[in-house]
Amino acid sequence: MRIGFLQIDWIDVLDVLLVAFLLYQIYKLIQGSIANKVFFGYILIYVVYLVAKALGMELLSAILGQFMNVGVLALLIIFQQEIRRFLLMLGRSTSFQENALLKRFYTPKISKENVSTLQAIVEATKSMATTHTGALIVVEKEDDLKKFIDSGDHLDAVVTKPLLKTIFGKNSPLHDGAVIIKNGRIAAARCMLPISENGTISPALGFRHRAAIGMSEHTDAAIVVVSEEKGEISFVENGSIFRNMSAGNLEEKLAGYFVKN
Ligand SMILES: Nc1ncnc2c1ncn2[C@@H]1O[C@H](COP(=O)(O)OP(=O)(O)OP(=O)(O)O)[C@@H](O)[C@H]1O
Repeated sequence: MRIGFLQIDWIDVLDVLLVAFLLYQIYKLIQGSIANKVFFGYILIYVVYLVAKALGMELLSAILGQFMNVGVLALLIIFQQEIRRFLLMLGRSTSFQENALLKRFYTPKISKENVSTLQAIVEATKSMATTHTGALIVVEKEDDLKKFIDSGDHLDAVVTKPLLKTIFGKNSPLHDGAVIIKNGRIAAARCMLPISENGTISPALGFRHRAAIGMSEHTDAAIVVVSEEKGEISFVENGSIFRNMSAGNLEEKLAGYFVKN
């Protein structure tokens, strides 16, 4: 196809679409974070570099050219977290279990033990929400959470509704921080999670919710939050928070984290 003096074939169209898709994914990942401003600053310098080069401004384009070379390395360092999240997202969306088409032919099963773990979490969460007991529960998926488990007190206990309620009880010495569930057992309590730096998070959400979102940005874990103030249940995964969940919705969302491989 010819548009004016431009000769365009289907591979050019595909090229532009892929670049647009990549830029949109990058924008979604860094939206609201400090990295956002750095990224747009870098793009601006790149545009100035291209203009300077096109106009034949030798000195300016040479200086900016050097900056662009070092800049790529600097970007890799600045955007470590975002790049990691991007690759994780790609890996997840192409993995067998996440594939919507394959899911039609493959129905994942939840083992008996996992059903009782899942129900214990949902029941405890429901109960804590009615009593406005603040809670933060992390369920490990594939990413190893050892470093977060090691930040708390190791337990290795069966997941039961009374135990979860006891841990998060206001007078419990273990109520601060998060409980981490690994292989269907409570691996640790009082764990420290990374706080999200995403600037688009509602100012109404405090550190408990921000820690849950931060954890979901760093790992593929699922996080359940009970708000002490509002008695509201939230489910967090892949950097997104789903607020005001019913027990039924929570069970549905969490079930995917307990399927037998
Ligand atoms: N980095 C963290 N890792 C794990 N838990 C944390 C972290 N930061 C805060 N918390 C937990 O959150 C509690 C404070 O919650 P805060 O009131 O700031 O949050 P919130 O999101 O407003 O929740 P709530 O609605 O329950 O008040 C702390 O007592 C602690 O248990």
